[in-house]
Amino acid sequence: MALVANPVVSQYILSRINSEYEANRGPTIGDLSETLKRSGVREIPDYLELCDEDLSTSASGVHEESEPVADCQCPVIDFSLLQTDRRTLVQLLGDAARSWGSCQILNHGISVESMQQLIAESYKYFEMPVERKKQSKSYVGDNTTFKLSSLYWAESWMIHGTGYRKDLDAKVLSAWPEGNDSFRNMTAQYFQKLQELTRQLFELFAEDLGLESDFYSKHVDSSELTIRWNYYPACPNPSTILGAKSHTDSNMFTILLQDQVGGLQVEKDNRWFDVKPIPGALVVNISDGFHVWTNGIYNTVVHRVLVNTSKPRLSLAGVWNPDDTLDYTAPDELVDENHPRLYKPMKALEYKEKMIERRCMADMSTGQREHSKLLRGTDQLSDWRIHS
Ligand SMILES: O=C(O)CCC(=O)C(=O)O
Ligand SMILES: [Fe+2]
Repeated sequence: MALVANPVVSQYILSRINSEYEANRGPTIGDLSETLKRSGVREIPDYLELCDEDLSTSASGVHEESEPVADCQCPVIDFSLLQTDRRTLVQLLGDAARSWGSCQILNHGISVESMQQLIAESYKYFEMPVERKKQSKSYVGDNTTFKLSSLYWAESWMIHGTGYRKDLDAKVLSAWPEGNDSFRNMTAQYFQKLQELTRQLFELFAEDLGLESDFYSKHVDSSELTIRWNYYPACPNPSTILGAKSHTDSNMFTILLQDQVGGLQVEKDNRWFDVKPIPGALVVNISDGFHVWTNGIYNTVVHRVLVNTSKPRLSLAGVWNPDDTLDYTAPDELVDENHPRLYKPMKALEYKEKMIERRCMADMSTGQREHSKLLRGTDQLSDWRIHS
């Protein structure tokens, strides 16, 4: 879940991590995975086991009888239509956002090679000793000890900033105590490209919805982008655990770069669909905030991440964080007889505060079941809902 955007939440996370480390609590997931591998133990510790609902049910909580559907997938869209057939591109993106809340885009202007290099460099970060990774302030080494996030059998770290902000370099550097020029440059360039892509996507979505094309995109420059690196170590017993629990993201949309290992699944019609890695593709997942801002016309996609026994997996989630003053209220143009207003007016700040409250409740929750419920958008947004 894209919860890292909010400085208050980040602060809370950091204080929780620090106190966990001070209390010298258990190994990180990365360490644990190594130890289990070396010792040949297949069982994972009891305290990590998830409940059945997490492992085998859909977002609605209805038990899923069938196996995940492997041979069907969310739409794959050629973004180069931007140059040749914008109308078709708008329609394809709009259809995907309405029906799946998710798609993969190809030929989006970020080269396959640069994405592969970024992934390769990012692996080096997670392969560093834990002590060194901990020097990076935003490193989260054990997502299971505090439950603000849906990330589970995973390590993560994040950077806030935009490609145009000068302080990005310093932040990236602090994650690499001895410095790493090529990684820093790659990340800075990737930030810039993501910023541009975010703007383009907002424009195309606005056109699909019949709004002024800059209705959403005009806010992009004044706000912040966050990239979260998610690393999922190989796991000796993947059937009892998840890399990320079933959840929706809370922001507008997430632009996700995944490596070629696979494991991401999206939920549709009560079933799970694999999002198969395609070289050069980026996954676009619609999140709760955009669902609200489009009066529910776009679907906030429930997704989760499976882990496997042989290979770690890595993904980079790029998330745009609106300014606190932004009004999430869906424009009147998106309200009619067929689409009554779904949510009460809300400002970004109120929305964030509500999310924080939910996350803190999740952190204090006593069981996996309660925790999982708190990670899903439909529940998170219920306080604002006018029509059910
Ligand atoms: O690793 C992935 O594919 C998904 C990560 C995710 O869901 C998230 O960062 O919110
Ligand atoms: Fe997510």
